[in-house]
Amino acid sequence: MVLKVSGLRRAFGPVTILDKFNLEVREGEAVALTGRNGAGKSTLLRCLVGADKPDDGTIEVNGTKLTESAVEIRRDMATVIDDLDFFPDLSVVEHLDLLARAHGLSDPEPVVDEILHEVQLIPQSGQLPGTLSSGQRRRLALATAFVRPRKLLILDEPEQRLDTEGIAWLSGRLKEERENGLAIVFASHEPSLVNTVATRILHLGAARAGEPLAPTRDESLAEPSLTPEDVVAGTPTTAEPGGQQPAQKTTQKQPAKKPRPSQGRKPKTPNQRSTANQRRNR
Ligand SMILES: Nc1ncnc2c1ncn2[C@@H]1O[C@H](COP(=O)(O)OP(=O)(O)OP(=O)(O)O)[C@@H](O)[C@H]1O
Repeated sequence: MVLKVSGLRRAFGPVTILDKFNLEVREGEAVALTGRNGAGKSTLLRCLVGADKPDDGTIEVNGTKLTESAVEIRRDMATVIDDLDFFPDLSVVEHLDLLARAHGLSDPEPVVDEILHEVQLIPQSGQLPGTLSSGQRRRLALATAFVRPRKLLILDEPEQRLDTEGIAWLSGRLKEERENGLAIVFASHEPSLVNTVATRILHLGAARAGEPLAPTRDESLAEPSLTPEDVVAGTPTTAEPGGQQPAQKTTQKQPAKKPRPSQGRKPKTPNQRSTANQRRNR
């Protein structure tokens, strides 16, 4: 079990957002959190990554209880909760290099160059985050999750500000990560992303002031094959929980089964050369 949440409770004043909330996520499972604005998706994710403190309950990652000092958890958990947390003085490529090195990659450059190519930020690799467009900042935030080892990936509306092509890329990338054994929990309002990536959908419904907490609906999918209409309407599907078998355990990105845009670049493209030059000029 990669993630185990037991009896989680979080209330703000008189409004209970989560109560007696349980969740188990195994390797190779992708759980999509859906529900209306204010349903509690971000609150749950913030608790999972340690950015918010639940009023009650426990969160375990690979058997280790989440505490502020749980280094093992930070090592295993990649997160994209928002895209505002960048060092203003570090360039795009420097951010990714730093993160990869901090997580133990001795030679991060090939990994960093590949993900830069994948998120189409090679032309911007020498820019500071403040000079990126909002969609490019989101792409950088997503790239930070893919340059480091990971067993659990937590994402809050990762589709935000991505263009259509970006959402298609993200859907494919997350599906591939899930098939390679990564456990994923993500909140999304994008049916195509949920449809492609999720093996389970948790439809949250927090209480409004003075109303009882709405039940959480858990829909497990044998194959993530809902139509967008199903996802929006929350149509129940058939499979048992855990029906999706993990292909293999992975802590780092495995070689892709299908060619990615960044593969087969030979020799170095002008864009790659510009990345290398930007590295040299730093
Ligand atoms: N620090 C806080 N203090 C008071 N209320 C809060 C706080 N954080 C969140 N809330 C409330 O908790 C509820 C759940 O918010 P949350 O951000 O988790 O919703 P969400 O499902 O992620 O919504 P959205 O789809 O709009 O992103 C909202 O009513 C919000 O106003």
